[in-house]
Amino acid sequence: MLLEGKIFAITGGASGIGKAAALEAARQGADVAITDLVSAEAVQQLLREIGDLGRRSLYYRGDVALAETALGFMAAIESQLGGLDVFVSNAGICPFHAFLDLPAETLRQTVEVNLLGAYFMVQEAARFMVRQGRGGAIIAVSSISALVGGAYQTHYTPTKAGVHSLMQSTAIALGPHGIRCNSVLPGTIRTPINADDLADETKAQGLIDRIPLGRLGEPEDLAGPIVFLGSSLAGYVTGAALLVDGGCFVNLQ
Ligand SMILES: NC(=O)C1=CN([C@@H]2O[C@H](COP(=O)(O)OP(=O)(O)OC[C@H]3O[C@@H](n4cnc5c(N)ncnc54)[C@H](OP(=O)(O)O)[C@@H]3O)[C@@H](O)[C@H]2O)C=CC1
Ligand SMILES: C[C@H](O)[C@@H]1OC(=O)[C@H](O)[C@@H]1O
Repeated sequence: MLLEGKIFAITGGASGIGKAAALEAARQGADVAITDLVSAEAVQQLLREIGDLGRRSLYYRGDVALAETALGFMAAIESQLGGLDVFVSNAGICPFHAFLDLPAETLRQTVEVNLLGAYFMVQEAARFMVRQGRGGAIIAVSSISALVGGAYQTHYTPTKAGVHSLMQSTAIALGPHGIRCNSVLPGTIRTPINADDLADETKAQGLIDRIPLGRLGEPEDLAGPIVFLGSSLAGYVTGAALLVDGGCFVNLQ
C-alpha cells in the first residue's frame, strides 16, 4: 500500500475528484480528513466507506475562501488524527460564463475560492508540516486550463494557472523542510462541476474528439496520480505538474 500509516487531508472531498482521491488514499492505507461545504450528514456514507477500509476519518465543514477554515481544519486534524503527511488542495468552482458581461461578483468568488482558498489551505498545511518536522507532500488540483484557455472560463483559467504557479513557488520555499509540492492538471473529467456544460452533447462530443484516449475522464482517473504524488514513490518529484487529460493537450493535429 502506497500510503500505509499516513494521514491524508483533502479539500472539496465530498464530491467528484476529491471524493475519488479520498477513497483511494484510504484503500492505500491512509487515515483521511475531508473538508467541504456540505453538511456532515451528506458525507456519512463516504466516511463509512473509509471506516470499512479500516481507516480513521474526520469531516470538517467550511468554506475554503475563508482563512479561518484552514485554521479550523488543521486544528481538527491535529486533535483527532494527530498529524498530517499528505495535503491535497482540490476544492474549486467553475461557473461557466461569457467574458464581456461577466459579473464582477462571479470573478471575485472564483478567485476567492480557487486561488485564495488554495493559498490559505496550503499555507496552513505547510505550517503544520513544518511544526511536525517530518516532511510531507502537498498536491494542488490545477487543470489543463492552467495552460490553455476557454471563452467561458476567463475568470477560471487564471486561477488554475495561479494554483500551478503556487506549487512551483512553494516547492522552492518548502523543499528545505522536506515538503514536496506538485500539481495535477486534469483535462475534462465528468463531475457535478461540469454536468450542465457537458449536457450539451455536441460540445461533449467535440471535447471527446480531441482526446487521443477517446473518452472524457472519470474522477477515479485522478485518484492514482494524486496518491502517487503523495507517496514515497514520488520522493524526488517536486515542483512538477502532471497532466491527466487522456492526451488532449498534446493533440494539435
Ligand atoms: N471536472 C473537471 O473537468 C476538472 C476539474 N478540475 C478541478 O478539480 C477540482 C475538483 O472539482 P470536481 O471534482 O470536478 O468538481 P465537484 O464539484 O464534484 O467537486 C468540488 C468540490 O469542492 C467543493 N467546494 C466548492 N466550493 C467550495 C468552497 N468554497 N469551500 C469548500 N468546498 C468547496 C464542492 O462543494 P459543492 O458541491 O457544495 O459546491 C465540491 O464538493 C476543482 O478545483 C476543479 O477546478 C480541474 C480540471 C478539470
Ligand atoms: C469544469 C470544466 O469542465 C473543466 O474545468 C477544467 O479545469 C477543465 O479545463 C475543463 O474545462
